[in-house]
Amino acid sequence: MTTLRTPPTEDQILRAPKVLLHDHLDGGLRPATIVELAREQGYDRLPEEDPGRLGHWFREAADSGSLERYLETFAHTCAVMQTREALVRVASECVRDLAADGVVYAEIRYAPEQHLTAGLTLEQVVEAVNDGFREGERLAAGEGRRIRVGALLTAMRHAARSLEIAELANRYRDRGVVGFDIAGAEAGFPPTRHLPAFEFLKRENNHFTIHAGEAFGLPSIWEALQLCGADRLGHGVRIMDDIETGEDGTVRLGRLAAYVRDKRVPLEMCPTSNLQTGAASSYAEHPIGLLRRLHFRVTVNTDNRLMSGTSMSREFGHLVRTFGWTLDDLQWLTVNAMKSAFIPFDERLSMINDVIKPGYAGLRSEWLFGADPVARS
Ligand SMILES: O=c1[nH]cnc2c1ncn2[C@@H]1O[C@H](CO)[C@@H](O)[C@H]1O
Ligand SMILES: [Zn+2]
Repeated sequence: MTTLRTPPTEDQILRAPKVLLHDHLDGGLRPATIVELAREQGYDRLPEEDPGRLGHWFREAADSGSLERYLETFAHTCAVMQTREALVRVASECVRDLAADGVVYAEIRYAPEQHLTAGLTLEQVVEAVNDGFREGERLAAGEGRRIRVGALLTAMRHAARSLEIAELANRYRDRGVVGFDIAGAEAGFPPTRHLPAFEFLKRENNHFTIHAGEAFGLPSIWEALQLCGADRLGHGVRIMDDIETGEDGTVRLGRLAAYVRDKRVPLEMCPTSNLQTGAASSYAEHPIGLLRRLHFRVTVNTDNRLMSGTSMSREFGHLVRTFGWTLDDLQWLTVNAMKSAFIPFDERLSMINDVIKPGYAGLRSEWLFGADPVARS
């Protein structure tokens, strides 16, 4: 018998409204697009020419157990994202791919400083990506799929341009950019290296997230929250180091873990990416299971769809199979993500009440009362 505890099917997961807060533009290109752009631009260093083999190469190369090695693969995607045309195309395809996967709201990040080698200015990069996002939204809407996308501007933590990028994010805040982030190798590059950028954004009442607690542990999370003032944590999986589970199953939170839970700090968790970089050893052992049970403000994300061969539906699918999560769990995660987005409160609320809840209610009722055969497809 089908009950509300029955795990959703793949088709239901695909059709469920989803919200994505942590996805890198340069980690989500279609392999065929990389091949075409490389050909057009005369980039001859791709490891494979065939899109199928190239996609496979990215997944294998990223599956190294180390964040540093994982990040090396981005040299190829960034190499073909240096012109306005390429950026518009990649951004537009990104939105259409997410819409086809049932994503209704996404914040997509990229580092403008990595797209300057052919002479674009930082502003031209931001405007090209914004134009691509708007085109993607229009094309998706034309196919009956409504999606809204905001940009997050990332500064690379090994570089020294974070204040400049934060100022750029602030200048474009009412024009497509909803916040700021730092990314790149974590060990050796603590968030406080970029304090002036974060202090600037706080003075401007702007929003930012910080990749923290992925390849480095609690000190990185503590700095990101208590010294930098991050609104959200990218990954944050290592918060587990501050949670003790006794032999009898009782759970004790340390001060930092308690703070993260008490303050409802959103955790942008990316299970498949964590398996590849060695931040977690299996889906079953991924901290997301326990953190969800403990009611941390957990969200599910893709990180890099190309390198991880994933999508929001695939991430949800892994969690449904591993933890037996139901539509109620998926709705909870989706509402968590929407609550944690960087767009204004009233707009988040309307996404929750007008799109997300009715979407899940529709799936539940179709389940209980029988799907109309068209919807079931
Ligand atoms: O999981 C991650 N941790 C840290 N940095 C990352 C991760 N995924 C991607 N990037 C880095 O962010 C840049 C801008 O999008 C990418 O070029 C990559 O170097
Ligand atoms: Zn990331």
